[in-house]
Amino acid sequence: MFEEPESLDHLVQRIARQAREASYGVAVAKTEHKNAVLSRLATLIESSAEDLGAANEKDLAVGREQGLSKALLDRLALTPERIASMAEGVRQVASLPDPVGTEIGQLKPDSGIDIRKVRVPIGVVGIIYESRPNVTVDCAALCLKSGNACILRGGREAFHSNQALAALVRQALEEEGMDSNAVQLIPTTDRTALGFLLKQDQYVHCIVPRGGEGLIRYVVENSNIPVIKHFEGICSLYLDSEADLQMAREIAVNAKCQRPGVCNAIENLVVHRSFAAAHLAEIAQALANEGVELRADVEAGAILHRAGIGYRTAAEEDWSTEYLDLILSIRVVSSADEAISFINRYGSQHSDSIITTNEATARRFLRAVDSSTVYWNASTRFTDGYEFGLGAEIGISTDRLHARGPMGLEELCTYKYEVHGKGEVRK
Ligand SMILES: NC(=O)C1=CN([C@@H]2O[C@H](COP(=O)(O)OP(=O)(O)OC[C@H]3O[C@@H](n4cnc5c(N)ncnc54)[C@H](OP(=O)(O)O)[C@@H]3O)[C@@H](O)[C@H]2O)C=CC1
Ligand SMILES: N[C@@H](CCC(=O)OP(=O)(O)O)C(=O)O
Repeated sequence: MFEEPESLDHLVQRIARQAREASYGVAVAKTEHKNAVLSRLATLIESSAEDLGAANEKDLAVGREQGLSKALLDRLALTPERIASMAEGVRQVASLPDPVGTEIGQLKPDSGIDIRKVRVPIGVVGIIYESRPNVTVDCAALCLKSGNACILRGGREAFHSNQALAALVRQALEEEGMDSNAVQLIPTTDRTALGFLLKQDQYVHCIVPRGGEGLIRYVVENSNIPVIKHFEGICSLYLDSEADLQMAREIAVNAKCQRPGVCNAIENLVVHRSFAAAHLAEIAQALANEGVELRADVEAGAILHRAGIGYRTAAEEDWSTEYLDLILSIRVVSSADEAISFINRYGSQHSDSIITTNEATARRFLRAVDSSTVYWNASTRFTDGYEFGLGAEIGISTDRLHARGPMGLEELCTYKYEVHGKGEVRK
């Protein structure tokens, strides 16, 4: 008998329902059981390196054919080292303390009841992300360890890589006797499926969109489910009048050049007038030596011109543009307060840093810059779950409720009150 193919909305609804059903089991799974799945997954990733490389090569070939930029191809690529570090990341997550069941508060009201505030998983988390295959594994591992089921929707360019990785996650779950529907991938690049997912508030408790403006706007406008936005990174480095020159140079180069295609790389270099007069030429030269295209305001431009360093004049939109490339805008300011205002106006509340030897100035900057992560004398490139010791991250939340900055195991939990009584009744 001829069977009608399942429609896309039914498919997405089935995935969401299956995830909810699986979530009850994962929520109460023992730590050792979850760790056994993660350990199995790490081994499977290592032993499947060749197959993962082949699936990734399919994606890369299409990406090259479609003219993806160098930065995007770099994001998409799964090298043997990256495959090994994915497995390592999964083992790290296994070694982290289990957040589920942790007591985070206690109340003892006069009635005599004993109230404990206890961490519990959110439930089902839907994650929509860019074409970076390791995100599939990071999110699956973090959701599993925090007792959540997840529904993953990666970027179209990484479709084959993601399918291969998700199959390994599901194999690990099955082999360790856990419901494999705890981790599911939306099996199509058709964006219509996303629209259906955003309506599954009956089954899905939280949506995390990692991406640019189009994605965030689409999700916020169409979701019936609470959203934690993981938006772009327009990050700034401010070099104060009392900055150490060598530190300023090394951090500027690191924050721009170490991996320019990621959201925690800087797009703006904000420089105090007196520091600029003395040292901007040297710092700009170090950046130019790394191939960075400089876009300068009039004052910075005059300094670069005198030093014979090439630049373009920055336009107004440069201050709020995320290049994700070797391009940097330079702005001269007359005070730390002006730098703070600039960052709060043009930044995306992601990661911003001040370089200074003056503690009072640094403290003012740390308080006043309204971003998820603020730095004093360090590179913005550290905004990363692994670097923060969280094992991995769901992403960098640029939202305010309830997660901010790298979102790890604790942020994947909410809480409940457990009330222990001895027969008390309310008077
Ligand atoms: N804060 C954080 O943690 C992170 C922030 N980012 C930011 O993401 C941005 C760039 O990433 P990029 O790779 O271009 O990601 P995009 O925003 O283009 O894509 C990310 C995901 O969103 C989907 N998507 C994009 N636009 C829409 C839309 N209008 N409607 C529905 N779905 C959409 C994509 O699907 P499809 O494959 O169909 O295009 C993909 O799955 C940068 O600004 C970067 O800083 C990236 C990662 C982490
Ligand atoms: N975790 C990252 C930063 C966040 C991220 O994933 O950014 P992106 O490469 O823009 O998807 C890192 O520094 O490695």
